[in-house]
Amino acid sequence: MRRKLAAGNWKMNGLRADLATLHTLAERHSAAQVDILLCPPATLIGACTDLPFAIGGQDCHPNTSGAHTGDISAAMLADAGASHVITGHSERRADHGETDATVAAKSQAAYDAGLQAVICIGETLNERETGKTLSVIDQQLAGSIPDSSSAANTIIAYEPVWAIGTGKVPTLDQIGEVHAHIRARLTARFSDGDDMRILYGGSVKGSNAADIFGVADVDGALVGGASLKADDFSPIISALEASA
Ligand SMILES: O=C[C@H](O)COP(=O)(O)O
Repeated sequence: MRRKLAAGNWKMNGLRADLATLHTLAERHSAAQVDILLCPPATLIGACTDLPFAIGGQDCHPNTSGAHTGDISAAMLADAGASHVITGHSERRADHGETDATVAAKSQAAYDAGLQAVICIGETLNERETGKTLSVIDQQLAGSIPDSSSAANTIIAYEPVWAIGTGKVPTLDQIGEVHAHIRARLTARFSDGDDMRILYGGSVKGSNAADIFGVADVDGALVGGASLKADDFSPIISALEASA
């Protein structure tokens, strides 16, 4: 049985004053019947460890240490109190030229540091419109997910690039098609692939969360903008609980 997961990715947002949001969420959802993961900017990880949620980083370097100014290793995230790290987010792939091989190396670094990796995949609008969605997903799954992955250390996040921060959401049939495809690939490759959680991400809101969570093989959401305010994230968590 896969436990549902509501994950919030704050991206490059959040100052110490914004931690009040997380304390409000903690008051409302400390006894949640689903897992909750929050990925604040690295500067706030240490200030989040007293919260009743899992805490994650948003990226890590593939190496354990060294001359990489401005980068953060997986071991540093773990040392700061994180249990998870997002790898391969499309914003990292686009802004920093991260390839599937880079994402796989970062995910392996996460495992080696004892972190769970939330590995992101998803097609661009052009790829969707030219009928390449499933082949792009296949390529990203094959290239971004290390052979050492398991349900214990890996969560997949399907995030259509064109749905991120745009208010555009695939149809429920489109989400279901891709999640079923990912599930089939995971079960074919990993002995516990049926236990790996697959999150949907891209313009999830309180108003569409219940419908999305009703789709087969959607085990939760990776939420960006709507995770920044308690009043926006809270209904998503509640919808996930209702679907569990
Ligand atoms: O990591 C989160 C995703 O990029 C989704 O972001 P969004 O909910 O703002 O569309």
